[in-house]
Amino acid sequence: MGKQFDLSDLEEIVAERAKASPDQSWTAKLVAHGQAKAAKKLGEEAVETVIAAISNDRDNLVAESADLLYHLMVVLKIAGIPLQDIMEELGRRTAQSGLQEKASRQTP
Ligand SMILES: N=c1c2ncn([C@@H]3O[C@H](COP(=O)(O)OP(=O)(O)OP(=O)(O)O)[C@@H](O)[C@H]3O)c2ncn1[C@@H]1O[C@H](COP(=O)(O)O)[C@@H](O)[C@H]1O
Repeated sequence: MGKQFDLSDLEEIVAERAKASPDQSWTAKLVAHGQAKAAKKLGEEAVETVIAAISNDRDNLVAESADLLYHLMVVLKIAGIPLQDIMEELGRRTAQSGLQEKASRQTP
């Protein structure tokens, strides 16, 4: 069986397509418009994902989550942040629970 598609594959595709002509690639078009436009699109996809989640619409939640992750990869590409940096940050966070982390930020 072939390797399952994962986020690092998507990162590679985004990096490759960012170099294409904006007439032929949505990725290149977003990159050409700049971070404000790409981040706005990410925000729209986030809202659509929230709506799908609270509507109990599984198929739409899968589709909107895919749109969200794709647009996040474009925003990270424009910012020059490798996916590896996000994975390292998530890895560091496995050392404690989210509730412990939240408690450590509470003011006395
Ligand atoms: N995963 C995606 C992906 N998900 C969503 N989108 C595009 O994101 C765009 C915005 O989604 P919307 O639902 O907001 O669509 P819209 O209403 O037409 O957007 P607006 O014109 O109103 O801004 C659509 O054109 C989608 O096709 C994606 N575009 C590209 N990819 C990946 O990137 C690869 C390269 O794509 P190109 O860069 O277009 O060659 C593709 O083969 C995919 O692997």
